[in-house]
Amino acid sequence: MAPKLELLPAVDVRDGQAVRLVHGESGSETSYGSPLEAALAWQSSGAEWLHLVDLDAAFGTGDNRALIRDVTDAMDIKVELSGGIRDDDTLAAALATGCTRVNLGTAALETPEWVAKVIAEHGDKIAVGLDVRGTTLRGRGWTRDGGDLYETLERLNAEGCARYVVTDIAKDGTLQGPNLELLRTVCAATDRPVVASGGVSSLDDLRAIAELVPLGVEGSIVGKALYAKAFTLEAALEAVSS
Ligand SMILES: O=C(O)c1ccccc1NCC(=O)[C@H](O)[C@H](O)COP(=O)(O)O
Repeated sequence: MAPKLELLPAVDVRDGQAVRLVHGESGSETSYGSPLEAALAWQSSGAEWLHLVDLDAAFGTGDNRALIRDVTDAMDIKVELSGGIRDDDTLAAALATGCTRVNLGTAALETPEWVAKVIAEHGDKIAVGLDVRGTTLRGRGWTRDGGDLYETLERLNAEGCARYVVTDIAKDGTLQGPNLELLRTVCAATDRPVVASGGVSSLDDLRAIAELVPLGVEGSIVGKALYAKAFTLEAALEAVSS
């Protein structure tokens, strides 16, 4: 039997609220209330992972560190933590939450030596978020261009990066379906596991991503579709369970 696709329901935090953005754009927020309540709801629905993003830290508009800590403290499940992790202090604070792993984005584009160092130090606890428009990477909360996807991927592969979280920004928060072609081409360019992110709208989208497990896709982040009640997390877990 093909290994199942992991699902990572998302809780993106802006100004203390769980929000969804469109194309990751600051100012496009729809608010969904308490991040802790959202995270607890995903956990009690059977999630094995939580994808937790501090959007203020990503955008450079402050941080939600205390709240992120409250959420991670309340979780019995694995947590992937993202947003504004760019130096020793922010990495130490992120790892001190007890999260299972962190996603580095901007740092992989702007301070590659530091990223190579922390990959060597922390191994599997470090994933790199490859957030793209076309094949151009975006950093600083997806607001600035940061180089070519495949050149960066080649460098990170050589540095031993354990895992990639791949987001097509044009799809993110739009409920327009994932970019399966992007996932296929990234999988062809690396032997590391890939987590898909952005655009999931239906159980069929999740089944289509699950078809890519043999190519190297390990998991899928699901945000807007769950908040918009396109399907339940229970149904999603069932849909990808074999
Ligand atoms: O992850 C980040 O650092 C980030 C930075 C700036 C804007 C958005 C950011 N993350 C968004 C996500 O990770 C979404 O939760 C995820 O892609 C889910 O997308 P969707 O299912 O389309 O809502």
